[in-house]
Amino acid sequence: MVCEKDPLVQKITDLYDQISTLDSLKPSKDVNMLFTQLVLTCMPPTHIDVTKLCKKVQQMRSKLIRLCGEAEGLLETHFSTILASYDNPLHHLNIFPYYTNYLKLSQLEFNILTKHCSNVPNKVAFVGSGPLPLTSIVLASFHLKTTSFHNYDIDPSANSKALRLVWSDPDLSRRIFFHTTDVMNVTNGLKEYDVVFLAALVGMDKDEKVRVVEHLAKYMNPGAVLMLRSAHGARGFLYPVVNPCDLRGFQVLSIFHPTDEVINSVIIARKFPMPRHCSAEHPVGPMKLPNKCFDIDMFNPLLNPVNLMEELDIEDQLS
Ligand SMILES: C[S@@+](CC[C@H](N)C(=O)[O-])C[C@H]1O[C@@H](n2cnc3c(N)ncnc32)[C@H](O)[C@@H]1O
Repeated sequence: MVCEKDPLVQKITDLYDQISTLDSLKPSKDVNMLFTQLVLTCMPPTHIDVTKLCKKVQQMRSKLIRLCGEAEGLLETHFSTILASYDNPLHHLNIFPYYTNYLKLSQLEFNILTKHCSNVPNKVAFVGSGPLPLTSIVLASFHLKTTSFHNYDIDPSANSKALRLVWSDPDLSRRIFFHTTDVMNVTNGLKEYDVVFLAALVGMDKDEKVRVVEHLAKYMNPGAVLMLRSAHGARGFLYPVVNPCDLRGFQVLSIFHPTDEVINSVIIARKFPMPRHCSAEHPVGPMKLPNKCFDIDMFNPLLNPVNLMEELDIEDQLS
């Protein structure tokens, strides 16, 4: 059990106290400085397992994740508005301070996807695309040049801002579509997608995340791929952590934990090809022990062994 006396937890709690007393989380000198310090504090590898925090620290962590989510949304809104003032916003994406992180994360996700899918996906959904949908823009521009992307966001203003970034581009405006709705209201429409990406901030705590994943498991096409974002170590103070055992109805294929400035871990899972033992208790098939499902190989998606930890192979998982 990790409690508030742990020096790293003390430092994070101190930053949380300062962040939670700010009048606004809109980008400003103070906001940027505090979140930069927070990210740098949570980035290095650590002994801390955020599932083993005492109750008080766990409560602080839940509130901190929501504050980070709010600040991220406001930062994206701010830069999306600036970008929309350019004739071709897509030529200026690098004004967003974390654009390089998105380039790296998208490359990582593309490499992981390619390893597990032999065909180029025809239709991809991105759930929780936000006002600055950089993942779908980067994937559509550089990696999946014939795929169509359907961005879902519950917030109409996020979608109208995001639309302004792509509508002047002849190619992307024909391949990137926006849907304003809570993903929990999308049912049979989910069957159309070969791949569904789930943003880190859709489902801010474990219960919400599990509900979203169960919904996807119920409606995604059997055999379709789910790409989720999670967090590892102290990075779990910034984003929700998804555990393989939360992915009922899916076969977990691989988990990657970056150790560089890409904050999110990436989980790739496949919806079970067909429901087995369907029943009222297991509407999407049986719960399978996810740790029996990992790949054995040591594929390194960034071709840079120091950057990445792959969650371990099957022998380690089963020993
Ligand atoms: C900060 S943003 C952008 C995502 C971020 N770039 C990432 O990859 O995590 C997260 C977005 O998810 C949207 N969102 C949250 N819950 C949702 C839901 N249930 N259905 C659809 N969109 C949702 C929010 O409105 C917000 O715009």
